[in-house]
Amino acid sequence: MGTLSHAIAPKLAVPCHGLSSSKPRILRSKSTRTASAARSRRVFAGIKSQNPPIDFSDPDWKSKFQSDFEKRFNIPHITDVFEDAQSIPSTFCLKMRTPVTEEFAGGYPSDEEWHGYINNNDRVLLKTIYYSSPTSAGAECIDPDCNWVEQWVHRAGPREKIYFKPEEVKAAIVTCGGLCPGLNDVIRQIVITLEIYGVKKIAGIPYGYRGFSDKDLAEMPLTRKVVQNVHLSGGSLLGVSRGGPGISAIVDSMEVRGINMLFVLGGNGTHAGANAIHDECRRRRLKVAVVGVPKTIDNDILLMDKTFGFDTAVEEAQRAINSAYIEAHSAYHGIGIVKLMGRSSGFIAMHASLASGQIDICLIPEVPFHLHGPHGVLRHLKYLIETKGSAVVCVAEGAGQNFLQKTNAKDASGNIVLGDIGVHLQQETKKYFKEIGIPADVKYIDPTYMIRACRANASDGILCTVLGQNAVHGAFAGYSGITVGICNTHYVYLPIPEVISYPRLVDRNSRMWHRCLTSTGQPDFE
Ligand SMILES: Nc1ncnc2c1ncn2[C@@H]1O[C@H](COP(=O)(O)OP(=O)(O)O)[C@@H](O)[C@H]1O
Ligand SMILES: O=P(O)(O)OC[C@H]1O[C@](O)(COP(=O)(O)O)[C@@H](O)[C@@H]1O
Ligand SMILES: [Mg+2]
Repeated sequence: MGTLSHAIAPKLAVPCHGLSSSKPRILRSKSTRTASAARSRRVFAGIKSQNPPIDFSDPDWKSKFQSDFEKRFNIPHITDVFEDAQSIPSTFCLKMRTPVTEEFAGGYPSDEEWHGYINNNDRVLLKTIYYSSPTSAGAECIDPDCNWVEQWVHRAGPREKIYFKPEEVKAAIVTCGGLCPGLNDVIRQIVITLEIYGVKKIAGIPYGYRGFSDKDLAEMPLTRKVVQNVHLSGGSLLGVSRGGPGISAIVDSMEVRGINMLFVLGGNGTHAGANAIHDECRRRRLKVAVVGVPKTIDNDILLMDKTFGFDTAVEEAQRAINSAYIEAHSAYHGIGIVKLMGRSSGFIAMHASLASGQIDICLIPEVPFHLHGPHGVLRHLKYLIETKGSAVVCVAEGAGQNFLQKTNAKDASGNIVLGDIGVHLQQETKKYFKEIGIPADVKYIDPTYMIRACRANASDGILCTVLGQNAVHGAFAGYSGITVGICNTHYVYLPIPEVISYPRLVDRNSRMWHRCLTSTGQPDFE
């Protein structure tokens, strides 16, 4: 087992391949995690930042950690508030018959021997790697010795008992934030699954949370027939928006409409809203299930393998990168710059760079860089032009914001409006090559909205299908204030606060970022 001394070993004067010295990731309190944002090269800060602090000299620290973890990842249930809520046998049966046949005219039989239900006590292992030392690449440690601690989360899927009678359900679906490939696929699966449970009243709320308050926006009745082919195009059948009414107004509107199941598709902001709606429903003692489906092209939701739309975005980004490559490669001293989405997380840029194999420099928000100077990006571009004759740069939109003027402008949801790092990079590159008297043909591509508007690819289509179905199973099982996700290829329910406490970031010490650096061959630009 490693010790603390491993972690505080001094950094090499010239780190190999531009990688920072290996350091363990100790689970930190929210404030510390946010502040660090995994960006700095801090030396291991020790364990005092744990909240509440863990006393590792206590022989029972591990079981205490685990019981605390179990509490944190407990998923809120309707019986927490309505203790005498009665369950009924599920109306979701996997051995279906055509309902019109006479013997099943009154519904499906409930005495089938096998139903394929999930047991409420089924769990999925959240972390699957045993790091034998805190210095192992990408190690996530709880204690300085990086002991193995099992962390289990709730398995998603249909339950044998349900807490809503389908005929009493009015379900609503809302899509918030920016677009993302797969929104229509998720809407479609939610509707189809609700109908299989026997729900007749399903409403689409138009244009995000705004649709709850704007009197001019009528809810859209949804049926299997309406959604049958919606997944064949991108966007959202219901429309999206940022900003909108406050939580109290949303819950007022839900009460007026009689909504008792709400499916919320959106990112960090949307989920913060969904959790607040769940809390408000509990405060008002409303028997409502609020279930989120994480939608973020940026892939910045914690704990999940990936969010839907991300794969499609990476695939689509290849087209832009390939165009930039062709342009750069065909020009005399050509330089292609592609800006990809990623407000605070560089996952799309990193994965697209890895997938394309055509990127020489990948710049992400999590890894600071210099533009100028002997170790800057521009000096490396000069080297690439001299040695290869062309170069392609992939930059995430949130990278290098320190080079741009801050406007303090915010969008309707309160997100900071970023400066355009792609344009800045293009201008600085042109200026630099002019100054050093070397011709350079710089081309800039920003494919953001072309990527976001795509329909989901096959892999995302499957992910959306499973997430949509599981969202409905979760609601019928009586859970609320939860979201659905994929962890280590298994589907899980997670309490909303745990996945949005801060945006998920690329770990610069992870194997994936190291692989990206190996692939691009770029040096350390700090
Ligand atoms: N902290 C919050 N609490 C409640 N609602 C929020 C919060 N942050 C954002 N929202 C709402 O969630 C919706 C989507 O947020 P936004 O940040 O634009 O997209 P995303 O959900 O993709 O992060 C908006 O209608 C916004 O008003
Ligand atoms: O132009 P818009 O609609 O504000 O969207 C821009 C933002 O949308 C995103 O693609 C995704 O953002 P959300 O997850 O908040 O929808 C970001 O990468 C980008 O900053
Ligand atoms: Mg957001």
